[in-house]
Amino acid sequence: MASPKKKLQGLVAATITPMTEHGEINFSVIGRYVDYLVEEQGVKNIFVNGTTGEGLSLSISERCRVAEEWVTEGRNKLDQIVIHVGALSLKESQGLVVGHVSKQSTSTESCYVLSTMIDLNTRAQHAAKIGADGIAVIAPFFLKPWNKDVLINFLKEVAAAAPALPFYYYHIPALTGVKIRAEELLDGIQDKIPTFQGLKFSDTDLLDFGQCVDQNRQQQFAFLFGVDEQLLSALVMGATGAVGSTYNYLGKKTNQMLEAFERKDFSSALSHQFCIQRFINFVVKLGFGVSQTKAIMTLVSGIPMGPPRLPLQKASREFTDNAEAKLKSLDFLSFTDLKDGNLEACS
Ligand SMILES: CC(=O)N[C@H](C=O)[C@@H](O)[C@H](O)[C@H](O)CO
Ligand SMILES: CC(=O)C(=O)O
Repeated sequence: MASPKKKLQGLVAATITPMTEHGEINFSVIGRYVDYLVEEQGVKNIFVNGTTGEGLSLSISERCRVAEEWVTEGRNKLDQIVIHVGALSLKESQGLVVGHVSKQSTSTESCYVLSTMIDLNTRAQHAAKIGADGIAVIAPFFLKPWNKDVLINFLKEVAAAAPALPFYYYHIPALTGVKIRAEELLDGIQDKIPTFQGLKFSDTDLLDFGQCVDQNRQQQFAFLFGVDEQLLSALVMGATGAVGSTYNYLGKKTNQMLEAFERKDFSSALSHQFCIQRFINFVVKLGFGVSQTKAIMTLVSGIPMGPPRLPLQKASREFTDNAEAKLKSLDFLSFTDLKDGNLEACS
């Protein structure tokens, strides 16, 4: 049964997975990171182990431990914690959701953090004891589903591993190569996946996004947009929130845009969006990826995020090595403004 939880709204930071200089996960800074998001950026929801969190580049046991740490540190401070549990192997994905409740196995695939809810009947117990508020899954991206029904069947199997946890489909066709339109997928999805609660839509196709919203307004789904530089257009189309990498350090600025939109001050909302776009465009031209996100967040928050996990990305050190100088060279906003997250200079 779908858990009638409070709807996920507003900004959701796609968390970075902090690492040491040697590429091991640096769990020790996650507590500080939670405080930074809440206190400095006004961001109270997180999306763990997704694209930005390098979820697919971590081992299963690392993903479990990362999720566990965020839940432990974020409990009582954050509103909602969604864990990305997508994997190519259905069993691994289910393991990330359920784990080995019986603890019979010592397998590294066991994942305790999201598992205990399976035994808990009431929503109150679940929220109090677990703290994970939802799971999200991308489409399998090697042997790909070739139509909507095949994809739904996969998602359904993962979702069924947690019959009380809200389930979100993470649509990111440019990275998965699975182009099945979200609007098609959503048609009748709750009949197949009773816990379905929303969509994280990381694509620029506003026709598809708009049709998702238009055709599902009655269901009260969360429509979370994932292209930060285009969020304003998605708000117009009915986005109920947003998940993104830039909300780690541009949360405060983006919240100002959301507030302007709420009070129907569209010209100021647009100024905020243009300011955010100028920043993102600047980084896109230098090459925007996980290394850049880690470098920017380290500079802005003062919390060391370390290098990315994939050696592939380590090879491109040009931005990271010069990140501070590059950011300081921005002429449309000052580095201090960026650090303070107010970016007033820009609007
Ligand atoms: C591909 C990717 O990582 N997309 C992120 C989330 O979906 C976004 O937050 C982007 O990082 C952001 O929109 C900048 O392009
Ligand atoms: C941006 C996002 O949602 C992710 O990193 O998964």
